[in-house]
Amino acid sequence: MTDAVLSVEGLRKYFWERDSIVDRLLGNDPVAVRAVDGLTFDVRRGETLGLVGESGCGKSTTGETVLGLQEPTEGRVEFEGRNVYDLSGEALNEFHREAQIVFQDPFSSLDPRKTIGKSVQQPLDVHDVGSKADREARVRDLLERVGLSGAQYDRYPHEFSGGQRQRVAIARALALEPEFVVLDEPTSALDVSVQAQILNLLNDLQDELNLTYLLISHDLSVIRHICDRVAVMYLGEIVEIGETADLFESPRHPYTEALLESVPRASLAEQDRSVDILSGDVPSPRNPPSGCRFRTRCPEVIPPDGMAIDQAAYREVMDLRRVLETRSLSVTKVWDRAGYETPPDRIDDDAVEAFVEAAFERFFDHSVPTAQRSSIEDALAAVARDEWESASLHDAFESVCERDNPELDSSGHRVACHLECR
Ligand SMILES: Nc1ncnc2c1ncn2[C@@H]1O[C@H](COP(=O)(O)OP(=O)(O)OP(=O)(O)O)[C@@H](O)[C@H]1O
Repeated sequence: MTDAVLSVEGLRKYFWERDSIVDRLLGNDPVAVRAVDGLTFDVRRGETLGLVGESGCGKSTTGETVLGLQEPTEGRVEFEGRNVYDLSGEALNEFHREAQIVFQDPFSSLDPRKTIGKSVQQPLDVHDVGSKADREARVRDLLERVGLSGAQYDRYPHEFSGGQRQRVAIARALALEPEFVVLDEPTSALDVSVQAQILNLLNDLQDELNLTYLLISHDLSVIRHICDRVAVMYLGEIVEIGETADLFESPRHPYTEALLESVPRASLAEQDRSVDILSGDVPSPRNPPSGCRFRTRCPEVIPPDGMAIDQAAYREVMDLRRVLETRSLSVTKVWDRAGYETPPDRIDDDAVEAFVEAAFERFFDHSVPTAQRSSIEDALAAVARDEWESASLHDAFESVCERDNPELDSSGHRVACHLECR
């Protein structure tokens, strides 16, 4: 069994939003923003676990909720075997000493009116550690450890560069000798030339002080540089987790593959690849897709059993389905393309045929097998006759990816994808 410093189980964090004054007046129910939606993972003693994903997928909320800086909606977080959300009094104080965070922006995380020595010392003052002289000596030592000088104790933040300020923020996070540190995009606000220095410093401090890190980053090169394991997040869920080398060399989830493909390549040959990466917008966490949340952008959605349709054509069917289900097909434009006034006075068989053909051409560049083509034509004909309730393609084309939300499978390098369970 692995030795976990932090064990997260079924963690959810929803923010409740009531959109407008009108919503309030009408008494509309608040809408849940499902920022973190059922995470289960461990952070093992002495490791750096990376949390990676596109902006808005819930990384920072995860980091803040495991530290108790945000109240969880549901779930457990055990630190050294005790549920963090049950702690109070001295036990809670101890957790606050043992678990710290370094934020992205060293410009706003330091008080401009305080000397850097006082900023680093503040947690020691709050927790009443040692005598005043002890505290000051400890701060000078910390400044040296993070590559600054004890003599800089009385200097102010504005006298330092971004990289130096991040060193100060790291010294402050380490002041209480924590065991576990959340690093939330610790190098994103820094010049590229300084990023590697800060990452190396974090690596060295981890070895010297036996620290365990949860590193949050959207930058795969940072993750690859420093993490032992990586968890990939998409819309509030972990879709893949594994050893860094395994995950980078053999990604198993189509989202991870797409993320890795989206990293700019150094070699010209590789820059020429024409890969359609991460097309489409990230859906809203207020209304995430049913089933697998990545399915609306996934290049490998699974067609119904026994349907021999290629992926590009199936993706086009899914796009048409969405338009029909939301009744957002621009009927006027289709009639126009079909050469009719909008809408025509008399919708006879010829008009319907022309509408179906025009709509089909608009939605499909790829060849659709005959059987499926005929269900699509029936649905489009229903739209031409304004019989939207008969225009659903749901039953004919429903994918397992929209029906069931895949769970992470059970062993080492884990993935949540229906393709992997087949
Ligand atoms: N206080 C809040 N109230 C409402 N929604 C919030 C709040 N904080 C975060 N969110 C929403 O929760 C989702 C996750 O946000 P979060 O900041 O955790 O993502 P992230 O992956 O860290 O993104 P980024 O890299 O851009 O910081 C987003 O849709 C965000 O808009």
